[in-house]
Amino acid sequence: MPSIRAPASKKTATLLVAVKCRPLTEAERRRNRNIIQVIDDKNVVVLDPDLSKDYLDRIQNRTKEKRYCFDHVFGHACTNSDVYKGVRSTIAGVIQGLNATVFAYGSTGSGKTYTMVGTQNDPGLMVLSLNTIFELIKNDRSSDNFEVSCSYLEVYNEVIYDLLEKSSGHLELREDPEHGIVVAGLRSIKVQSADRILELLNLGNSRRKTESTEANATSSRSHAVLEINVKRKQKNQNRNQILRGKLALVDLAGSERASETNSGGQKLRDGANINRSLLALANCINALGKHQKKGLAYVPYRNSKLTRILKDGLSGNSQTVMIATISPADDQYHHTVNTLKYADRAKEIKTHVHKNIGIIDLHVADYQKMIDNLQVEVCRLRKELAEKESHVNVQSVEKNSDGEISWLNTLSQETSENVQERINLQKALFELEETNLRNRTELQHLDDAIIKDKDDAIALVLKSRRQLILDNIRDNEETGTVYRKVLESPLLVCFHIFVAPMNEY
Ligand SMILES: Nc1ncnc2c1ncn2[C@@H]1O[C@H](COP(=O)(O)OP(=O)(O)OP(=O)(O)O)[C@@H](O)[C@H]1O
Repeated sequence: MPSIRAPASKKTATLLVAVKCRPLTEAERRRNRNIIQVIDDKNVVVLDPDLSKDYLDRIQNRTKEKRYCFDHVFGHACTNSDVYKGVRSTIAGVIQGLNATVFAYGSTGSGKTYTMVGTQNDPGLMVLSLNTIFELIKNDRSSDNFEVSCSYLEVYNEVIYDLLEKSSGHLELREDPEHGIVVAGLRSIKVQSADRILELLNLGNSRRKTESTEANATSSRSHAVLEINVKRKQKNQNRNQILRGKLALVDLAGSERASETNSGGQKLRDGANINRSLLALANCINALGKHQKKGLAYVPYRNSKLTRILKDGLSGNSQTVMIATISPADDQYHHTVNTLKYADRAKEIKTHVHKNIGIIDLHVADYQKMIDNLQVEVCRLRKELAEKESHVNVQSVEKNSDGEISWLNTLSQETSENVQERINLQKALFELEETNLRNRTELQHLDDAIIKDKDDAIALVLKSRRQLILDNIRDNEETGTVYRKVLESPLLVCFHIFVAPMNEY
């Protein structure tokens, strides 16, 4: 039986969008002009690559010069550590049970792999994030227990492979009502240090499909997703609580035009598949951007494996960072403007962040054990009171204190009722959480049906039912919170609570 998720408050977050412009390469310096001007840490201008345009063209708006504003802009002199400073706070939330996604988006050769993986001298965001996670765990002053595990996959030609397996077979995506999209059979390795993950990262990178293309000597042919899971066990007097934070670090494959990379055969096929998933990603960014501006819009997550994997990062429970990587070379003008156009759209995307709180080991047997314990407690208290009553009876002959006996009788009855109510409440809470698990499963089926069904009338009915289920989940979670609060109160505090009916359809 899965662990039961406790309700947690949701916070709306906006996608953090940063732009990183790489320096001109040695070869580019000989033949290209730099058309990127970083104005300050938030503003960037892409100059018109056509030098023949003059002042008059500019004031008459005939120039292709474009100006953009982002959360952060990093010029060619900035290192990966500089970029990392802008996203570090997002990473830090992972050890508090929050999810985070960082992905680099840009055309081939623009510096995605350099930014995410980096080099020995300039380690990338994957390495820097891992160091942060282990540093925070090491310096944590609570008595909590941490467990870190990692998985590393690639999506190559719309097939998922495990980069931590020597010869991985094809892996499938599965939709889990509790954990969202999961890759069935993906290996997750427990790790004790950042160094161990780096070893695994290097191993995975050596297995990754790369090719030399005309645009980039070591162009990534696959999308790689490194996922770090941090499980934090907290103990309080009533139960074990578990916080699960997830960090997804994504290095996308290079998008390119076939004509530009001069490729054919397998390379051309790879390129078509890479472009298909990147196009799907761009379409999702587009739809989500519109969604925020104009209300509900269909988001085509199902069009590629990549977008299904990134679904949480794009609209679900995740604090997400997009690093748009651009080349400063004048012959990359169209790619640069295209990347910045999507980055600009992505600024509108909102996600809903909440802590992943679970209660561990609360299985049917555990509930039964708790009920049994409470029943033992009732018997003990009854016995104790009976003994006190008989003692008082002897005294009452002497003191003739009828009032005292009746007070004890009332106390005995109240205590026994109190414990019985607590047992009922525990049972009700258990059923409430079971019901919400069933509600969530139905929600998942409804989501699938809404996407598949093209008929507007049916989709409308499905959507209204979906809303009903969502309302019920929320109501049940609110009721569950009240029950939990009562159960956490000291045993002998008198309480009378109405056990409300749970919502299930
Ligand atoms: N910030 C940087 N400083 C120095 N060199 C860089 C920087 N960013 C990228 N480069 C260099 O630019 C080239 C292309 O970078 P990289 O391989 O990271 O691009 P990419 O976007 O991942 O390409 P693809 O999509 O084809 O895989 C490499 O030679 C890399 O070393």
